[in-house]
Amino acid sequence: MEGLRDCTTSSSTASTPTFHTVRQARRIALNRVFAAIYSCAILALLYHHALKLTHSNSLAAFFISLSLFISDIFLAFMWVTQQSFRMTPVYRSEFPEQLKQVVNESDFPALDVFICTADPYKEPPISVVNTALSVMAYDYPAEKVSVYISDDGGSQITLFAFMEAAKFASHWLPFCRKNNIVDRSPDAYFASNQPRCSETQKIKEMYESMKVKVDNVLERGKVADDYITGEEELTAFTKWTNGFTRQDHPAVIQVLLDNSKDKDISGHLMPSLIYVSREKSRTSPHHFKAGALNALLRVSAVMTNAPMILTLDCDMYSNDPQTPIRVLCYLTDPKIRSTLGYIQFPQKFHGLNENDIYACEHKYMYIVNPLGMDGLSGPDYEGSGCFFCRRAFFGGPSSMISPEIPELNPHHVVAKHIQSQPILELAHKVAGCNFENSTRWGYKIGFKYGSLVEDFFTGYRLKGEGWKAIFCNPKRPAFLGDVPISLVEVLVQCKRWTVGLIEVVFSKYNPITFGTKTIGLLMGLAYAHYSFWPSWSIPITIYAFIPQLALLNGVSIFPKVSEPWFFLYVFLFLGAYGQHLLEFIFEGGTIQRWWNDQRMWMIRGLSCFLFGSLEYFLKCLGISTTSFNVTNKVVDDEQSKNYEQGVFDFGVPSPMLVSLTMSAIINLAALVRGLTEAFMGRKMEEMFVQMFIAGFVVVNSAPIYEAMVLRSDKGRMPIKTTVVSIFLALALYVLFPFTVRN
Ligand SMILES: O=c1ccn([C@@H]2O[C@H](COP(=O)(O)OP(=O)(O)O[C@H]3O[C@H](CO)[C@@H](O)[C@H](O)[C@H]3O)[C@@H](O)[C@H]2O)c(=O)[nH]1
Ligand SMILES: [Mn+2]
Repeated sequence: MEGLRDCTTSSSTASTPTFHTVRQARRIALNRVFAAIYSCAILALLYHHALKLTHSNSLAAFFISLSLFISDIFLAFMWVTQQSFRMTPVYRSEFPEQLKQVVNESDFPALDVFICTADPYKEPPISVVNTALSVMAYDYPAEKVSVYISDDGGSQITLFAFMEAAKFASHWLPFCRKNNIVDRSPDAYFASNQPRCSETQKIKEMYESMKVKVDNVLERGKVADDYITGEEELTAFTKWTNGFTRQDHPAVIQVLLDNSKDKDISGHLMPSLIYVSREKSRTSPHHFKAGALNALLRVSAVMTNAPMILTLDCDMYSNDPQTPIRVLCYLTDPKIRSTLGYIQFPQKFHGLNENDIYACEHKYMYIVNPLGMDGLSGPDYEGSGCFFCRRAFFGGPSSMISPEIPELNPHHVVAKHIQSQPILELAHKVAGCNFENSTRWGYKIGFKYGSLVEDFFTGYRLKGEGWKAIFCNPKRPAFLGDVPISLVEVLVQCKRWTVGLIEVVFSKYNPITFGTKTIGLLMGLAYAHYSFWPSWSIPITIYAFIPQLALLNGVSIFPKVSEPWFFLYVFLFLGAYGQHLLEFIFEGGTIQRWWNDQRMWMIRGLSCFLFGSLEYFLKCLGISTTSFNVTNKVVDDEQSKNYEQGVFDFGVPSPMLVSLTMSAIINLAALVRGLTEAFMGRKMEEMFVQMFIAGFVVVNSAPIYEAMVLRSDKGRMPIKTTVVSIFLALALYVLFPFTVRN
């Protein structure tokens, strides 16, 4: 069955009907015309800057003009790279129902699912269990599905939770099948369905009792003896000896369900469920999530070696049991499958508040931009909700790289049983922390090392090797995940992304130098747009302080309202914001969400982009180290109340809040000063642009003023942050006149 090993079904031949269609977006022509006009406007602006620079009559004026020029160069660069997404966006549809009529179930390729978790106290095991159950309950032949849990937390609590999950699955899977349930994550199902019959009531009670047990164990921090029922379970926990810590421990691999023999209560086979905690040692690097995924790639190769792999974050449960069949609509297509590396579903989230105050939906990053890349050679890899062909991890489509042992080869057929001694032994060996030493894992094979955004980097490198990808965005979201619900948490997550992206910029794979050459100009620019994301901080920070400090000192730095150059600024501003608004609404957004999205863009520019860049440079100097701080998925009651009501949570002191608050203060002061002068009768024609910018920032900063002055709850601005920011803002104000005068 060579076809099956290549991630395709054996019945698909050249004459197979296709089960998907694609159409180009109607706005393409308009996008292109607008891009041409806007480019001319940008050139005019740069010319205007050049004039100003050459005509500046003092050093201070020169430096102000220079800073605005630099800002606009960065804005222009980001604008140009963004056009790559606007040149050929496409929309796809799939027809899984038709596929099921044509392709035999027995011809479906096998599927290995990888779920990563890293810390039971930040990622509640019960929610990881929900994710696993939701995919185990896929409408897909159970004997072809294996679910691997990677536990980087090395926690017996997580293992215990999955032992319980395995038992509960034997009730849950037939329950879903029999009642044709669509929400196959128990939490999601019980949140939206009240039990109306005794069967549902019973299964709900069973779920609740499992949840209580798991939460109990979590609270106690260890598995009490009375919770361990069988001999096999007891043996599994003996691995947690006294010397066992999360940074230092042997590999633990436990087969909890085996799809060749374990049956549910109705007699159907169940998918395999395998717990894997790779070996860790303080002396060898473990490469965070990429390392975890590579360990799973190897362990799964040894045990099941399915040609199709789904990667999921622990909080991303399946929201549609038909998803793998939808994926087959592409994988069975002989026209595309030879170079198809992966199929990405957008990251979508449950529990966003109505107006998505922290813009965690990331509509551009997760939907608008991937649609644009899909018209080129495919979306980036988003880290979760992505189906890979296993073969893609072993070199380009026409240049296969063989792994060091034949059992890891994507074409290798596993002949032995997953619980047999030789298989388990080999699985432990390939999960060892020294296995990768002097191999090509992480560089040529598997998920790629070298960036904290291993997802972005891996997808990008696969493209460079010649793989293509598809963006699959069905109406009913295929997966739903959690979002962070406090501002600092959001900023910390984004700071990690910033560091990861800058790592890509300064690597030899820089998308401008390496990317445009290997994957084409537009794809290279698209990847550049992502990886240069942190550079937004340069123009945003300059625009947040320089015009306002100049206004406070009565210095005009933009064209007067009556000058023609003023209209250029109006056009550039309205053009960029207007197009952003239209695209946002067009992809199903609301005006309020758009407003919050642009506000978060400014906030990120002043905080995480800035501090992430700083962290990266400190790391280069060897002053600090960076690591993957897992996003907290545990919800505090007051926090979630604030979040639901759309109230910002500043809560924890962080330097990132200081720069933000400083900008809010300076802008307010500048606006007040400007307005006062206007009321006193001074003509403000030459100050209008500065006053407008200050006013715009002030309106955007409303939640900050409120949190500083009016609130007394836990989510208010920490007093320390307020005091330090006021002090620093004053210092900036006092120092600035010197630079202006000199
Ligand atoms: O050492 C680690 C660190 C993290 N993880 C797992 O990685 C996933 C993502 O971590 P999370 O803290 O949720 O990060 P996010 O910023 O929310 O994740 C986004 O960004 C990451 C890259 O920074 C990608 O890996 C994710 O897929 C993408 O959803 C989680 O399942 C973690 O358990 C590990 O397995 N090992
Ligand atoms: Mn996450």
